[in-house]
Amino acid sequence: MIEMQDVFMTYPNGVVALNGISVKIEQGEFVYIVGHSGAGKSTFTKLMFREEVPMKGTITVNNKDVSKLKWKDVPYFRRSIGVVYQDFRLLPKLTVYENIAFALEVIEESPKNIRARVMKVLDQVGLKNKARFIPDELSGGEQQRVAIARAIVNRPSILIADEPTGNLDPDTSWEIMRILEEINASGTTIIMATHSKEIVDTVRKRVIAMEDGTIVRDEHRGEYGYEV
Ligand SMILES: Nc1ncnc2c1ncn2[C@@H]1O[C@H](COP(=O)(O)OP(=O)(O)OP(=O)(O)O)[C@@H](O)[C@H]1O
Repeated sequence: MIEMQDVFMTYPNGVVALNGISVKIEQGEFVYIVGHSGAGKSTFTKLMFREEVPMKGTITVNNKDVSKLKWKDVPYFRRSIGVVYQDFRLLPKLTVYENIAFALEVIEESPKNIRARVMKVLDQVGLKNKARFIPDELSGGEQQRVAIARAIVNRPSILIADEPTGNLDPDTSWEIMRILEEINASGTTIIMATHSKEIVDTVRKRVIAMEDGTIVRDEHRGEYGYEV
């Protein structure tokens, strides 16, 4: 579960990105975060995996007070949260297999377990046959599928996707949505910031709308609600 109470976040340059956020997201939910550029969507998600720390307020993720985590405990905490970005962020010189295995090697898995787990997530995203490719040899949609595989290989309870379809054409975007829905069906919470009215209005889920650093709407099976 994720819970925020009265969260305020100001960047060092004085920009107030979040202006009093309170919200509760239960385990297994699928939540879209929508709103205009600069509304605070990315900042909202960054607080959940301790990429940023709030000035004020409390953030509890899986019963841990995230702001109070010691630095040495942050890497362990982050294993419970997978993150996917619009621009994929794969390591360009490593193969698909290595990009995913890297996330596991960090936690000292045995080579046999690494192989089994990497191949399992590659199968989940339909890319078993591309294990030896490097990112440049893949389409954008395939690169995003690798990024998703990497994000879920540690079996996180939460997957944060910050505009995961922002760089993809409509057909490829639907493929990514199908994969995210499958991951959600297995119990993983999905938090997806998006500008896609088409996706939000078609694949109906909870919608949290943000404006100027506050939540202005929170609806189950909601609509995108903005003109595009
Ligand atoms: N690292 C930073 N330093 C200073 N200001 C920042 C930083 N990151 C974001 N901001 C500012 O904080 C506000 C919220 O930004 P944020 O990235 O959370 O919005 P967003 O809703 O995700 O926007 P977009 O849809 O364009 O990704 C904006 O005014 C932005 O300029």
